[in-house]
Amino acid sequence: MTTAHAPLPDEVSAPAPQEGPGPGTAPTGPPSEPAAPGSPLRALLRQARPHRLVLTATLFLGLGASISGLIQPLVAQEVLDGLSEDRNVTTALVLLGVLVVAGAALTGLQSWWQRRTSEKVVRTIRRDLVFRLIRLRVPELDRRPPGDLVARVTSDSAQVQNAATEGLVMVTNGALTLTGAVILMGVVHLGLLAVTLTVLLGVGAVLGLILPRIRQAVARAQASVGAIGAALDRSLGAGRTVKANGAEARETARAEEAIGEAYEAGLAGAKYAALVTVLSGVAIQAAFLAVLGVGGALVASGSLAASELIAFLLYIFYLASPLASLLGGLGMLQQGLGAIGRIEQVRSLPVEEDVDLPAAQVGAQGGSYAGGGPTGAAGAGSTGYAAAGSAGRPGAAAPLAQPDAWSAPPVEFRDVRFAYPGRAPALRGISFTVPGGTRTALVGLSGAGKTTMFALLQRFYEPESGQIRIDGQDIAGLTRAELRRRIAYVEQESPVMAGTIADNLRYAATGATDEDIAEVLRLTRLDTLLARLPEGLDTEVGNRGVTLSGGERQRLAIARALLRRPQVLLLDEATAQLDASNEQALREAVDQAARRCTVLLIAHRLSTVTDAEQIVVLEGGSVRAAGTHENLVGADLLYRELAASQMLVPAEERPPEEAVR
Ligand SMILES: Nc1ncnc2c1ncn2[C@@H]1O[C@H](COP(=O)(O)OP(=O)(O)OP(=O)(O)O)[C@@H](O)[C@H]1O
Repeated sequence: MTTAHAPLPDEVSAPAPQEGPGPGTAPTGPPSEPAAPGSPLRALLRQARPHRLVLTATLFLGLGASISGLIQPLVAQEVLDGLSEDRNVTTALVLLGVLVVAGAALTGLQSWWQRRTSEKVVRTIRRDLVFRLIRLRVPELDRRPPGDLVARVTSDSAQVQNAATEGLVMVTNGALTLTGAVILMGVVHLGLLAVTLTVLLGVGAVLGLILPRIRQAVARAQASVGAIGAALDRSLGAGRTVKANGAEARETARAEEAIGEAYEAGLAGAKYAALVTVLSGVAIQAAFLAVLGVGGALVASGSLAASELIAFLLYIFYLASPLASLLGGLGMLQQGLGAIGRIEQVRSLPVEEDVDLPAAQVGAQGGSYAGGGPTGAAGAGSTGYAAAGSAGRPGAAAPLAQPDAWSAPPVEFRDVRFAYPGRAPALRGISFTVPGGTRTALVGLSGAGKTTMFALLQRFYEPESGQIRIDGQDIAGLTRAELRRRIAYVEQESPVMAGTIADNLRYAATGATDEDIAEVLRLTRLDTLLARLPEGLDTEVGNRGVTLSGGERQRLAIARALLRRPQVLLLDEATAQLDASNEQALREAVDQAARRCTVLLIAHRLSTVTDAEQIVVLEGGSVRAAGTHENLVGADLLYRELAASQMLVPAEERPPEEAVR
């Protein structure tokens, strides 16, 4: 399979239209790009909206703490005066104590609530993103580096966390206090207020140029963090290939480039943030000097009382703290805005709406995933083994030891056409039927379209035209959850996951009994392997099952598949040569599976499928021939050549050209 990772477009926030489960609703063209950019600020406010009451409360708690702090010096003065004048200061002392404790309590409460809310914000964002990423449509997954997607969950969300809480509170607090101060200054002297506002607006205009740059720098830094993740993901995911090719230096350089870019962007952001701090101080100083100059002249001319000028100048210094809060908050908001765009891009990608939801997430739908969250198309827990019967898997309750109790429907491809986005057609009108309860092998040269057919059967992609039917029913009419419950898929590469053998077996059948497990191990001839392992089922298989042989991995994956009681088993056979005993064991495992369900097998080693009921020979996305091994050896040149290259027939006995369809 070929994949090309594409960067996400710069900024998007509107959710893309969701596809429905029914026929004809899924897009068939290139993977849909996110919708047009929306307002990042609106997206940020959406994160804060559920917490608006708590955030307002923290605002008032902060104000309360400030007021208590402002009163303390007055009460302290009262205590000192009382002591020097030999008065009773008990009340003043008690009041001072209450103010100190109340101030500390209010500050503590405000900080705790604010932090708790920011943790909740980040939790909601991460849950929502994880939920979506896990359900992202396969064409989207094909195009995007996982490391970058991971960075959006881990790193971008953290950038938004403070902006949506503390940043908003600081901006509101600063703006409210500033407005109050400006009104009071207007009461003292309108002319001096005009001077002050002129200076502040001048500084504000410069700030207006700087603040968006903070946002751009953060967006750039976050994109670089994503690129670091993508580079590492690539290097670590292919760790053995990197080492075997001595490519450590090249892979390090690739990550270092992104690290350098993140550093540069971080520095740019820090530079602009420092400028904002400087400007906030400059604004106050400049306003002070301007008011001193103009006010001094007015005092000299006798049109302003000196006490008015002093009062006004005191107000200017009083502006410093709310101004710093406003600017600090705006800086934080810009940081959040720089990151929320990348989060919204992921939120706008199309997901599979019709797959099962974990129970916890179904419960959380009402709150956490508001604003384009899951629709709950499928029921909770239906991936669990215990719930399998009720989840509509007809063979779910069938005893493993009784093949006849299973359901093995026919599978039919009817003139199926499909092209990957921007590529020549991969399937050019595929038609054939797999009779129920039989083995059909797909063979052909590399790139013929075999894996693509499996992908379409599971609705990872939708055909451009034609139908795939299971038991006479077009699979486009089934939800993906329903469809995938009927099918088990054993991948060619890494069909086993890190964890123990038991974890792997129970992966999709959490309630499987010990008897069931013993039975599938016997059917796949893994019982002899288990008997040799000191830790038995608790043996760790390592990353992607690396401690098992290729044949053992495939058989373990078949055992896991059988535990799910599928109606259709898709087996993408590993290309690696197996030793005779492993090959025999794999054949037996497939035979056992075929007694219980319909088996489609991508075969690279024809020796494993010579006794299949049907072999379909594919070439360039079309069916070239179909029949049994014996038929095809006599009738199809390509098949015969394949068989000859694997020493299944003598090379010199070539079939007549005209026999080839
Ligand atoms: N995700 C993808 N995006 C774009 N093109 C793809 C993708 N996967 C496969 N292709 C292309 O589609 C064609 C069919 O590929 P497919 O993997 O189905 O072949 P195959 O018969 O399974 O090959 P192999 O035996 O080597 O696994 C090839 O030309 C391949 O390059």
